[in-house]
Amino acid sequence: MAFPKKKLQGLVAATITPMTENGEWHNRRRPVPERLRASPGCRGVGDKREGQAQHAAEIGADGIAVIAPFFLKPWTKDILINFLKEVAAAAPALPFYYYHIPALTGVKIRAEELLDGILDKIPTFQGLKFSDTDLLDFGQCVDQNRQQQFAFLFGVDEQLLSALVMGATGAVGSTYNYLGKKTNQMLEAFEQKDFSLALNYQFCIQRFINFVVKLGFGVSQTKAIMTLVSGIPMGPPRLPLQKASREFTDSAEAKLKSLDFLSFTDLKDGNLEAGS
Ligand SMILES: CC(=O)N[C@@H]([C@@H](O)[C@H](O)[C@H](O)CO)[C@@H](O)CC(=O)C(=O)O
Repeated sequence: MAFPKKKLQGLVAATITPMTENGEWHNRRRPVPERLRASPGCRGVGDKREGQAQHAAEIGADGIAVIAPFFLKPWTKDILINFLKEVAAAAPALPFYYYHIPALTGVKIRAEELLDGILDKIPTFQGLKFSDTDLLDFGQCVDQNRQQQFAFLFGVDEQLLSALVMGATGAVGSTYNYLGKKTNQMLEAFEQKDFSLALNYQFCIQRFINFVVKLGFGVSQTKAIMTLVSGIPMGPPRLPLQKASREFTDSAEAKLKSLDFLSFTDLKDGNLEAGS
């Protein structure tokens, strides 16, 4: 069995922006330039994305990641590539990542297809964030691009171990905001080739995610759990999302405790790291 030769790049906690009750972002350090604001009239979605790509380059970002447009959806690979190409060209010095998340965009063009010959169209292409449960598609992205140094970042936290076996080089996900320590232990066990220990960690993480998914789980619930675990108020989600219910937060807290994911003595001591 072939395991990835490259050292894993580790975890990135997906960005869940803290907001105040009146909808301002807590951590916005600078105003959004006029030209990047949503404008009335007929500017297309692509225009806005290009502006954001340029802005990212101007403020010294390390890279840009772009999802497929979901209002007017591209219906073939070539149409999607043409869109991505325009955005990438607006920041020609920045590494470009395609963010594949069909459950949210509704664009189901297979990532494997998209990656075929992508460097000819997008020379800055650097990697893929893959947020889908189709491990055949993911595996084929890795298999067909072994000659490249692409990053393959997996985004279904409850299946990360399977993706590591397929060749994932890192992960980006919402639960790493509070299950990062347990997940890092899983990564460590995987690197040490202790697969039975790694599986135990993955099952433990799955028990929590399975529990909250059955209650109804999304960005609002993620914010509520992050607030609970860190003690830092994350505020309400943006509309149309609704705040997580008290019942949800209480149940999630009880589950985290029963799985030994939370150490409240640590929290009282001002240590914000969750898990044991
Ligand atoms: C559909 C979705 O939200 N997927 C999450 C996962 O981290 C997901 O929350 C987790 O695997 C639990 O199902 C990430 O891949 C995406 C994400 O967090 C983001 O882009 O902010």
